[in-house]
This record gives sequence, structure tokens and C-alpha cells, in this order.
Amino acid sequence: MSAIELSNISKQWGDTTAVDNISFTVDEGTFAVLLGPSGCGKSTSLRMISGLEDISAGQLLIGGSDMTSASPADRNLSMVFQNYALFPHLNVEENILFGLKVRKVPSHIQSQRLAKVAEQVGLHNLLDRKPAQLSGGQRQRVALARAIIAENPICLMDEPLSNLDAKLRQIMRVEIRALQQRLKMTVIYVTHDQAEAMSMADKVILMREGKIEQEGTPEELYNKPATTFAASFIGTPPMNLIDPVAGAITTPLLSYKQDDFLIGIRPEDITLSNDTGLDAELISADYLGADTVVTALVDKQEILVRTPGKIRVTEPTPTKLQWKKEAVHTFDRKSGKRNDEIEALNI
Ligand SMILES: Nc1ncnc2c1ncn2[C@@H]1O[C@H](COP(=O)(O)OP(=O)(O)OP(=O)(O)O)[C@@H](O)[C@H]1O
Repeated sequence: MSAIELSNISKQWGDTTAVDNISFTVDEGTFAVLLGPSGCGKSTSLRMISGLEDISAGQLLIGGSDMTSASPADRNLSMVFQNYALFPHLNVEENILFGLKVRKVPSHIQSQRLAKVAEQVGLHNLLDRKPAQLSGGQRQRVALARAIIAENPICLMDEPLSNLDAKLRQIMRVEIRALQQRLKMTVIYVTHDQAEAMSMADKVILMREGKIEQEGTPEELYNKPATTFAASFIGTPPMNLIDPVAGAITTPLLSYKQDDFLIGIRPEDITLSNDTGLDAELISADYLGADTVVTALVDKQEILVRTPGKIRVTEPTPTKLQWKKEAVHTFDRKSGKRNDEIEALNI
């Protein structure tokens, strides 16, 4: 039985359809990420699961029970928000215990759980502090502690790391994932950051304009993007989408019906060569430390190549691009859908 099951869920505001007939399941103990660009309906979907927003159509099951119209309190979910929603006048301990006090949980149980949770999230030395006396990461931990202490099996998180700097975000990603695995929580986590989704998720649900574009493991989305949208949303830099018949690309990249297809090749799957390959011109380089992302021009199409070490490009430099046949993805030009029937050729 799935922990959460959405069937044909929609959200309508007047003429606006924010969420359009989506269905997915999240198994117990799974870390699921709702991923997609701004405005695609991630937060609305999460808020419908939490009960903070009504469901316009469809059915929501939590632990097998119909919760489509249940009140938020009856759903037994915890929630962590982007702004943490801490009470400024309460100290860390009072913030963490707030929900248990409201529910009149006996005080000896409150103390036991507080000691355990404060240790788990590393707040045991800061229980007397007010939120204003904490760093961003510490505030985030208080919000997490408050969600965990409720001991609800399911936790919903809406962009919980977006107020933190890049370094702390990376640390907290690892912490949240480790905590989720240790406590065997079921998590649904909203983000627009594909790197966050790739590093944390068991299952990614990629949304676009209120619909689900693709769902699967991070590896599935990376290795077999179902559409050009998924291909260009996952990966940094994203997959190159190349028009094989534009301008001077006369090399036969595809075996037939070339003009119906686009080919996709990830920057990390292309190598630069002096001998053989597709003629190109290097026009710029972006040095990242361990590697360099160079921009190569083939006719008028820019193709990004991730190459090890440091490369400098001071003037347009001729080169050749090579890739393996297995690295080529093919997509229908009109629908944008992946089509593995098309045979790509080696370069
Ligand atoms: N209360 C509302 N009334 C009308 N439209 C709304 C309301 N809330 C959200 N929307 C619209 O619904 C769509 C989805 O919004 P939602 O906040 O779910 O997107 P999101 O993917 O979470 O975006 P972001 O990453 O920017 O938070 C957007 O077009 C938004 O403008």
C-alpha cells in the first residue's frame, strides 16, 4: 500500500488551472521530490495534500484512507515551510514543542521526545535561544525538529532550503536526506532546483504547466529523459538539443528521416578532438575548477562541452567534436517526445 496516492487531482481558480489532472503514488519510506519551474503547480499540489488548499477534482488517499476532504489536522502530516514559520517570541524548545502542547501530549513524553529530536538535529545546546539569535541553518533545524517531533509518518516540505546560502544548502540537503532515511519517513519535497532533486530523491516527479512531464528515479530522468523539456531541465549545464539538418551540419547524425527529429547529447558526453569528428569552432570557455564548460559553434548552433581541466579560449579556435553512439538521445521534433526507434550514427 502506498503512503500517499493522488488520482486525477486538479486545482482550479476561476479560469486558471494550476494543477491539471495529476496522478502519482509515494511509497512508505520514500523521498519524493516535486520538481519543476516556477508556477508549474508544485506548491499547490503539496498544499492540496496537506489540506491547506481544497482539491477541485480527484481523489487523495493517505495510508489507504480517503482524505480528499479531510481537515488538515486529521491527515497526520507534518509540514516544513520555506520561511520556517517559527514564533519569534518563543525560544527553540518552545517552538519545537508547540504542536505537542496544543495536542496536550503528556509533559514527560514531551521531554523524552525533545531530548531525542534536539540531539538528532544538533540543537541540544541552543534550546534557550530565540529564533533571532540563530543562524539560517539553525532556524531550518528548528523547523525540521518541530516536524519530526510530531512523529507523523509523512512530512511535506516546501522549498525548505531556499533561504540558505549555497554551501549551507548543500550541507542541509545531506542532513535532511540522512534524517529521512534514519527515521524511515515518507517525504514529499518541493523544489525548483534540479540539483537538489537529483541528490535527495528516491523518486522525482517533474511537473510542467500543471501536468506531470515525467516521473522516475533521478537516474531514469537523467539517462532517459522522456521529452526535450525533461532533457533540458535535468543536468548542469543541460543537454544540448541539436537540429541535425540546420545550416551546415551535413554530417549524417541520424540514419533516416532526419528532419523530423532533434538529437540530444549531454555536454559531459562530448569530447574535443584534433583528428576526427564534427567540425566546430570553440568560442568561449567557462572554467569551473575541476573542469571547463566550453561553447562550440557548429554552423550557428551553440553546443556545450564539459571537458576536464582548464581550457582557455582567447579567439575562435577550430576543433572537432566526438561522442559515442550510446550518448545520443533522439526526440520527435514536433511533440518533443523521446523516440528510441531512431538510430543515431557515430561521429
Ligand atoms: N491563490 C491563487 N489564486 C489564483 N492562482 C493561483 C493561486 N495560487 C497559485 N496560483 C497560480 O497557480 C499556478 C501554480 O502555482 P504554484 O505556486 O503551485 O507553482 P509552483 O510550481 O509552486 O511555483 P513556485 O516555484 O514559484 O512557488 C501559478 O500560475 C500561480 O499563479
